[in-house]
Amino acid sequence: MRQPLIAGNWKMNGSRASAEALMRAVVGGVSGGGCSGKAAEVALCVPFVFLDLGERILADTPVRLGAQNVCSEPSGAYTGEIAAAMLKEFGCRYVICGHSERRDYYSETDALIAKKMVRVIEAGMRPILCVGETLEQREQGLTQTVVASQIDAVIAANGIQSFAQIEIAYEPVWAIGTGRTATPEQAQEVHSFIRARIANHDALIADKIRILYGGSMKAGNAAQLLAMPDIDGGLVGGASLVAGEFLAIWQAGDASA
Ligand SMILES: O=C[C@H](O)COP(=O)(O)O
Repeated sequence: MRQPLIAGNWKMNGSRASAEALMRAVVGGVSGGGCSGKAAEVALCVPFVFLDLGERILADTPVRLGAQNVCSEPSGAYTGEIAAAMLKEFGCRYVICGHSERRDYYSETDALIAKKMVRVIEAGMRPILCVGETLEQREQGLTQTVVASQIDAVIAANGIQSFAQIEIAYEPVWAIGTGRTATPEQAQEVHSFIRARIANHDALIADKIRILYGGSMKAGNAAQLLAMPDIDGGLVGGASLVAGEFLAIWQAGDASA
């Protein structure tokens, strides 16, 4: 049985004051919201500059801390970059790797993303590998080709065994921040394709790996998405910026467990 993971991706939003308020509200909701706090795991992937707040506020709570990016090199003369070991020092458990915004706006390649994932695993954290197709690719019938090549590139670079230490997030680019969510059936089709692709290499790892859905997930659609057999949680953008909305998604995850 895979424990659902509901991870918020705050992206580049918030101030120190709003970040603190949001963290405290999420901790309060998860700790005392009437749910077990055990059935679904919850994490907040915050901007680097709020990691210190996260370390203090989330410590000794069920809410895990995550980052949104990492340098592909372990240390050295890489001005402006943040090393995996630094994230680990702040108590991060998760690091998002290869989000479509980074692939698109910062030209991150599969090879670079695979390297970042190695750094995250070496430092004792878990990468959340994001994959997904654009609208144009979906309309051309290329969804499976695109997702397969993104997954295969990491398997080729890092080996299938590394997939025992990662999460995957399927995020159709056309659903991110658009309000247009994949239907549960559309998402399930791709999630099951991803699991089968991994099973070609290792059935046990495929069975255990958590595949999250991301793309306009909100309180109103989370339960239906999370009810699908191969959807093991959510990577939540916009809706993770509103405590009540995010907590409702977490509760849907809790109920689906
Ligand atoms: O990482 C999160 C995804 O990009 C989804 O963002 P969204 O929930 O705002 O569509």
